[in-house]
Amino acid sequence: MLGLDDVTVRFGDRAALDAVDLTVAEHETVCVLGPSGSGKSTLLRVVAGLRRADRGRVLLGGEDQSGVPVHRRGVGLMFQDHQLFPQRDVAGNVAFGLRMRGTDRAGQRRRVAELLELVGLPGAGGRAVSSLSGGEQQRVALARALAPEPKLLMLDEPLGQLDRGLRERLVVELRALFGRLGTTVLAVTHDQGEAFALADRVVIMREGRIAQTGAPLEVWQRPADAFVARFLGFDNIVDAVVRDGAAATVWGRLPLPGGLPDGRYELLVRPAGVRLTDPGAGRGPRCTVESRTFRGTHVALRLRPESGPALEAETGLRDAPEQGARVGVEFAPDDVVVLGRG
Ligand SMILES: Nc1ncnc2c1ncn2[C@@H]1O[C@H](COP(=O)(O)OP(=O)(O)OP(=O)(O)O)[C@@H](O)[C@H]1O
Repeated sequence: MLGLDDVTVRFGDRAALDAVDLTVAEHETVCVLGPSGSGKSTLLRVVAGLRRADRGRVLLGGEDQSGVPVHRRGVGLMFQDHQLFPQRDVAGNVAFGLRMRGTDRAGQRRRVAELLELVGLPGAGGRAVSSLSGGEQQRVALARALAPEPKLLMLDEPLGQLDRGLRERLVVELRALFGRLGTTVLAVTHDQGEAFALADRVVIMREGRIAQTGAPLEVWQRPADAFVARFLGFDNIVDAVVRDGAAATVWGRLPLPGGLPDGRYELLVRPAGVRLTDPGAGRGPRCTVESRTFRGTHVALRLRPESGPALEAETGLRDAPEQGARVGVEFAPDDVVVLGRG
């Protein structure tokens, strides 16, 4: 459906996109994630035709889009600055793309009602855009982008301003809707949870390049490098010297999944793999509980080991030790991930 082939976009001497190759298959939902300034919006703009590539090609349905203007690309856009038409009411905004396509009035009315229901604004068709909250405007913009059933829908922070409950509900509904409509979606979001819930595949960007792409679970379980791991919120990253299947680190010896040749590596220990024991009992370092944070389904602990940097651990709600408590730790081999050669 969509292909980017060696696409570079420069601003001055800085590349906002640096030789990016990416394909999005028909019916696939791909979410692009990355820190601020990593090139996510530029990627969308170049696909939409709002920005010219300095090098490389954008292909839609196999066709080179150089010189094809925005409105001829057959893509639906919903951008952060979701400019609604202020002089039209909500229904007028949502119906915009349908009018352009020549859908009759009854068809427009039906579709508008359906979409407003979907985005949680049933019956709001007659309201003035200026009377809506920021979040409501965003939902209208989403309905407007969906209305003409574009072959590729591009979303830039689609749920950015909405409160959490609504976002979580919409993510589930959107995923179902995209599946039903067979829409191909390229979305940019800051919100990891949203990306992982919505996407068939996530793309993680770093300084104009793709740092990793893969199914959400795959990326979550196997971050490609320390950058991706830290971006996903993992902090237990440590240098290791591996010899005969055992890894020597500042936290003592870490067990390994097995089969790793001798050498220097960077390892990640997922917090779930840092198991608490009685002080002195675990094979890992003895630690003091520096802080504990309630996270709904578990408690996140920050441990201060006798040597080395802080360690993050997770425990069940009932087993969480008090701040200041002394604990021992054990590392679970299944939660040790090799990030690369150190
Ligand atoms: N019109 C512009 N002129 C100059 N530099 C630009 C322009 N647009 C983007 N940039 C630069 O290109 C880089 C990538 O920007 P881009 O907006 O694509 O990042 P982003 O990942 O979408 O960031 P954010 O998450 O903050 O929206 C940044 O360094 C940005 O400052």
